[in-house]
Amino acid sequence: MTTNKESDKKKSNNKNTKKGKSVTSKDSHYKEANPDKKEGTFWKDFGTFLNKKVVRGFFGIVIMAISVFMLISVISFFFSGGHDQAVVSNLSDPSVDPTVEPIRNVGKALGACLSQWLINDLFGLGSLCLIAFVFMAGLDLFFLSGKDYLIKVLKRFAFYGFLCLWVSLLCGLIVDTLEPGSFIQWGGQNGLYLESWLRDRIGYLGIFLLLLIVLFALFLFVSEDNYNKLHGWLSFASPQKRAEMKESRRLRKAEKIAKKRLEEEKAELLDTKIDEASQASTVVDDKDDNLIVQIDDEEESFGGEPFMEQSSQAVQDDSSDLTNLVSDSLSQSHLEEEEPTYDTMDVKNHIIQDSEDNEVTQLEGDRVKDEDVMIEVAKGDEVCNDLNMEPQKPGQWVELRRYHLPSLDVLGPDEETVMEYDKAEIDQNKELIVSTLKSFKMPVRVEKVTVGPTITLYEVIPEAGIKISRIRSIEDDIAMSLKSEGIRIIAPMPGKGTIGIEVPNSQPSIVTLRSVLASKKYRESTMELPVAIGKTITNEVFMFDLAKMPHLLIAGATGQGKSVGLNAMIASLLFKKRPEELKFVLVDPKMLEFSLYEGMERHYLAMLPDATSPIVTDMSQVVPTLKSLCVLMDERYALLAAARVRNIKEYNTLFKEGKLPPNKKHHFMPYIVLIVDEFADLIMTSGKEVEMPIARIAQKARAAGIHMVIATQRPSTDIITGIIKANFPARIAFKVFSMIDSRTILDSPGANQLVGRGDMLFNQGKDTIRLQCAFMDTPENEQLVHEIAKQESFTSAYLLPDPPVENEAKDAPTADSLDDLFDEVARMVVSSQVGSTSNIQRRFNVGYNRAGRLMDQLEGAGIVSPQDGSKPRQVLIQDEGLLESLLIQIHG
Ligand SMILES: Nc1ncnc2c1ncn2[C@@H]1O[C@H](COP(=O)(O)OP(=O)(O)OP(=O)(O)O)[C@@H](O)[C@H]1O
Repeated sequence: MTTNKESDKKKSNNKNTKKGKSVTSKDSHYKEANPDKKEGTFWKDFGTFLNKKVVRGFFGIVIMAISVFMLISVISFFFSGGHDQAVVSNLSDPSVDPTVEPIRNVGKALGACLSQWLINDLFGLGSLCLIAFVFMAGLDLFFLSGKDYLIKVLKRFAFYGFLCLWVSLLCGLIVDTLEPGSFIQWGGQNGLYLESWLRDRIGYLGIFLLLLIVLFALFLFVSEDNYNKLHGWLSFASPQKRAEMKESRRLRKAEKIAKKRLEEEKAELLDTKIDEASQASTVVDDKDDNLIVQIDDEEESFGGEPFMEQSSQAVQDDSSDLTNLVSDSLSQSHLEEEEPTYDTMDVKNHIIQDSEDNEVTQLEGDRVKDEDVMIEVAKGDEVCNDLNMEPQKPGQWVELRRYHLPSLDVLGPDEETVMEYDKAEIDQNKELIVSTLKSFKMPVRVEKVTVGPTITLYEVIPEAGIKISRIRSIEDDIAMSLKSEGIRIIAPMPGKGTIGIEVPNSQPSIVTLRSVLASKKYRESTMELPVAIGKTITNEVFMFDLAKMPHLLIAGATGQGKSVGLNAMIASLLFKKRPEELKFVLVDPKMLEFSLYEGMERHYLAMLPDATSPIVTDMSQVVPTLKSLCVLMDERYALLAAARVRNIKEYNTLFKEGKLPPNKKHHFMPYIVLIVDEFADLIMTSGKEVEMPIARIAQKARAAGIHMVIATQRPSTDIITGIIKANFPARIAFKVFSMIDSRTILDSPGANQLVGRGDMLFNQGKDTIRLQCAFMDTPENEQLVHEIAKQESFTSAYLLPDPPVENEAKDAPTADSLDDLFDEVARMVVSSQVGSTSNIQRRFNVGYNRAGRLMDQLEGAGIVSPQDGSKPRQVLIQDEGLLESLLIQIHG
């Protein structure tokens, strides 16, 4: 764009010049009638002439040459000045013949006079600063033009002028006082004068202090960096300042490393390209009989620029040419990388847009260096003011007619959670993101900033040609420069032409469950099993229908918010679903997490008929419970088939409409939600035994309205096995501590970069969404259960069908059916008192199936107890004599 503008400018300049010419040549009358115009045109032309590169270059070199002459003369003056002085001071005297007494200065008469004037008459050694100024002015003229040059020269003049006076005064004060008779006046006439003038007024101490102050001012003047350093030194007590300085040092270091890396990449690429180019060459020769090498068109790019664009053209077969071409292309791409080409704007204001009322507030005087950035503070979803849940029309299916859904009031007062954000923090993060990416040669522009409850999303647009994968690869570096843990890069943002960088807020707001459940989105939802789990990073309520999932797997390290998440899920179902519509089967190996739900046993809990507690805490009850759910599932399938419907929703609709006669065993089917708080414990105690019914329910139970939510702290592959993963398409990951764990749960990294306390990722096969889980504290939870418990209830918990009796005694084996090894195995088991299949396998060198069969026969003969979960079987016969008589009995 800059280039375009420049060319436009040039065009317009050219036009103007052409126009000027045509006026002067064609219209002489006009020329004479407007002498002022003529003069103006002359100066304009003269200015244009002087501004020409060549002219500037020429004068620049002339000025530099003059300064070099002055310097050499002055140096020569220090050695020959004493001798030349007499000649120089009498040059105007015609009786003095300079050929008789030749001038020794290298610059001869001119050099001697000039140095005499510069050193002795003007500023002594300080005049060296003037010479330096002249040289620099020449150098600047070589490189700069117009206004830039003028500003630079003025700045230099101020600096060298002060430095000259300073040196002159110092020399006048020290050297001239110490060495009064020398032919050199080290401070020059002016230095001496200045020194005596100041001495009369402020004394030596004053002069000394003045010298210090001027030196200090000059030091600050040299560069802004010095000022920053000084600022840093002076504000050393401020930790923020120290951190900033440290950060800028770190960035400079990172930049150096990046440069080095880039050099290496460049060298590597250069080698590869040369190889590729020489391989890809084909000989194409036509008219001139010259050997021409045609290089294949390549789409590959380096640093985002189409690499070897020109190389698709035919070039002479000369390897050095090839090398040159490649390096040109590389340096070109690097040059372009270094200089961002997007427009920079002069003075811009931050715009803060309130997304709810669309008011745009401009913060005056708050200038952003290089772009307008929209900061959006999302206010979230519309809220329903009526806290009471909609009264249900009690149909025939409603049994608890006086039961009403709990009001949101049980969740405690809603603190008005106006999201606050720290603009300084946002500005700082923005700058750091831009500078870090720039230090890796990836210039970007921050397009938009969206402030969410716990995360702020910075959307950036990279410079054309930057590979997105490169930005993704420096996630850790960005995290380091922002000194923040949970940085996540979404590249590209789905549906947008930007790259998202999620940065946790230093002061996150808590997303209360009440604020989520009070939203219109939740209140008006018609989902079968609505779960409002939390809010997105743009502060929108995030909901899903558990009935459609149909099962959910949750993982996260300890203390990262799993239990809070499960409670939020249960609560959002309880506020929407009546006891007739929903039952929970709660499995709680930790024994504490779900105990508070015991109060709603007769409303919402389901249990085995002979269970002692409505919450399954005894692991030996888990397998029977799961098997019972399988039986229930089969029963429901039979009812669905009888009603000729495909799923529970259609079935219940028919039932509500009275189209399914209750006397044919039809009844209203509540949804069953099985929640397991620590799945790892289950797998450890029951192994494959739990995996199988879980897999069976997962595969089939959706139509029957049975859904599972299983949570674990240990998302390792031996807990979340292939079977489990395949049957749980919806996953939630709270923070985990390793990328492997994140991959196990989500099939991608990311969960290891979360910040904890309810920060989570939700994945349902497609995109992964970052959410902040809703929070409900224990008193609120207790209040909710109390509100339910005090209402009309069923007479008992919902009773699940009896599980099939699996461990019924095996038939006593007959002598014919016994394995040949039976007697020996029985003796070994009784003598060792270990009833284990693997032990039999090892001792008798038999396969697993045969050992299993032998164990069944031992069980059938009453020698070992039936299997009890993963526990080893008990050996029921302790006495070997008793065993012998049993064996005799069996063999008849
Ligand atoms: N959504 C949230 N918002 C704010 N704080 C939260 C949130 N979730 C969890 N926390 C904080 O983290 C603490 C631990 O949460 P929680 O008990 O749910 O962890 P957990 O993952 O279940 O741990 P464990 O597996 O050891 O039981 C909570 O007591 C609370 O202080």
